[in-house]
Amino acid sequence: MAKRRLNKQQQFRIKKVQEERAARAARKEKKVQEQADAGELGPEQEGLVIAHYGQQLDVEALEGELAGNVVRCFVRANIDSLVTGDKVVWRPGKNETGVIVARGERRNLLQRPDNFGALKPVAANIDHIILVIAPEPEPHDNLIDRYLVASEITDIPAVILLNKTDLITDSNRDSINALLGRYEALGYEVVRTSAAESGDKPSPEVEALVKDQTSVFVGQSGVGKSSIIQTLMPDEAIRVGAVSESTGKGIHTTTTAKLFHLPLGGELIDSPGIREFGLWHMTAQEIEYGFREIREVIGTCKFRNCRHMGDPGCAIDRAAEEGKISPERLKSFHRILQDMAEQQARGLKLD
Ligand SMILES: Nc1nc2c(ncn2[C@@H]2O[C@H](COP(=O)(O)OP(=O)(O)OP(=O)(O)O)[C@@H](O)[C@H]2O)c(=O)[nH]1
Ligand SMILES: [Zn+2]
Repeated sequence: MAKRRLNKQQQFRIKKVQEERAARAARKEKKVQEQADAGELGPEQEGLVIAHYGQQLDVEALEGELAGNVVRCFVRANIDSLVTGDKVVWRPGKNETGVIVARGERRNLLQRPDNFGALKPVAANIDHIILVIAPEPEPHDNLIDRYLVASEITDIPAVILLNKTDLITDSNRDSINALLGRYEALGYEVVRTSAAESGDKPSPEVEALVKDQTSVFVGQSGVGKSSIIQTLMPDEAIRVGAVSESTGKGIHTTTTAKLFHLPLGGELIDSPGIREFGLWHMTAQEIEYGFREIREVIGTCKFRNCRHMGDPGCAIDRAAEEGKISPERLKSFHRILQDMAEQQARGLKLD
């Protein structure tokens, strides 16, 4: 996307808004810090990070008289980065503020690349990644496999959700069944649904999938993620994630991951960025590990420095010949390895 040039006056106004916002945050932080110093903070208690804005976080109180309330919290300096979904210990201050004093153990951590390609943590403690695909736009093995590799590396189980079953016809049925069958054979759970046919309430199969779980939806643009999420949270304007939290005018886009409680039970963590989770640079070792059936034969190639790209004595090729790796997955594996090698070569040239 081309950057829109701002004129001097617009730049000035934006800078001013940012300065005011920073000053306001600093004043609040100072106040709550003073309360902390004076021993005026409330008791330590458990909370859940439901959104993250730079130095400040929204924490939902999980116990005590504040349970269910959301409090804007500051972080004690000695805690490393917190993300949406983190369990924390916090202490309430006055005026609906609080201080986070400790972070709970994380079960897992979802990361995504920032604009410079460095991995940034975005959300924690996720039960499963729901990888949405559809007959339209046509699914690419390659993209599905990249998401699955990311799920394997981060140790967050992935479920494949085929949406738009209403678009299945005689001409695409066989290929879709074959594709889903390949993933089922690998042990991935596959669920089928149609957001279009479920109206404004969730379909029973999606309900069963997300109920009492912490879910993240990912997948290619246009497969129907928003449509499905809409059925789960009809009252929530989730598409409006890109509105500034302080001005409400959408000048400064916030893309923070947010945690939503689903009316039917369970949580959803969503942000525009999360949906692109997994599309980062991966090492050859991560890719090998991320293909379940390939992981099994790693280390058994004839040559220790085998590149698995048709090298003589490659155990992966042998496993494919024996039918233990499907031709589609092998092709996808090679393709991802190659893409990463090219990406790396380009990166090296830039340095
Ligand atoms: N036929 C059919 N169309 C659907 C279904 N679910 C969603 N759509 C349509 O598919 C298009 C894309 O849906 P979205 O929900 O915006 O898809 P998305 O995955 O959120 O896309 P991005 O916001 O670009 O990431 C819209 O025109 C929807 O109306 C379905 O089950 N059947
Ligand atoms: Zn090999």
